[in-house]
Amino acid sequence: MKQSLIIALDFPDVIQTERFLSQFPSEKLALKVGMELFYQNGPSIISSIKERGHDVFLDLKLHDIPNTVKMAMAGLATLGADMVNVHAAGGQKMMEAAMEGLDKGTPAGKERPLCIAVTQLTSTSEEQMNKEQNISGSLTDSVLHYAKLTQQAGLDGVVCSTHEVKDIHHRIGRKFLTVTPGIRSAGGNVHDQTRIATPEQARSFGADAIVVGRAITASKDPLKAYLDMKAAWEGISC
Ligand SMILES: O=c1ccn([C@@H]2O[C@H](COP(=O)(O)O)[C@@H](O)[C@H]2O)c(=O)[nH]1
Repeated sequence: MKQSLIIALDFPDVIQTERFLSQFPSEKLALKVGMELFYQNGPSIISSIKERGHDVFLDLKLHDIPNTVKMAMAGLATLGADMVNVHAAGGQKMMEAAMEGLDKGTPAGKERPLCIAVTQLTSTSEEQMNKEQNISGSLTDSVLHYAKLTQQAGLDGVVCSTHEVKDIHHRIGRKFLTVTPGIRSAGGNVHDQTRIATPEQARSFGADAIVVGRAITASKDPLKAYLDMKAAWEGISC
């Protein structure tokens, strides 16, 4: 899923998902299945997307006691997703347990899914973090702290905003994955996101993958919106 533009399939059901995907003839895609689609449709959504040849990021953001996360991850590892995630706020032991579960549950001969941790959600502002989470200091420091904790726990990378990518790569190394949601084209509707960036900014800051939802899925012409975003992300001028 490295260097991918990952489309967030935030749909309530399989019919709307299929209708959306039918507009992308024969192109291999990187797709994100989140809580909305997974909780309403169950694990079979993963195999049906994989059967079409696409890569899947299963974005359930696990956050619970270590044993619960370990056992849940052991189950998720059997589904065939290419990447899964947790909340770094669950702590180092919880993240280590997630990795144990993934190692235990990955079928023999298959690759363990990549596992990344959410640092601070891209909808969170520094002010909100200070007041509501009672974390003082800058948002960047909090993201860097969680990124370091994630690395110590042995995960493959983090979810962060584009604005923290350079600091993370500088502090932790270029191989540590940075997956960045909150992507909008210039002047696009921000919706509920706070730390947004354009695909061009994501590329220039060195993000490893971008996640794009409504800028594509809510567009009148999703295929065109996808191709425009992808060209901007890949640095191709149209
Ligand atoms: O910090 C995070 C973690 C996950 N997300 C997810 O990415 C998409 C973004 O959708 P847009 O419509 O492009 O805003 C969505 O599925 C979130 O659950 C995130 O936005 N920020």
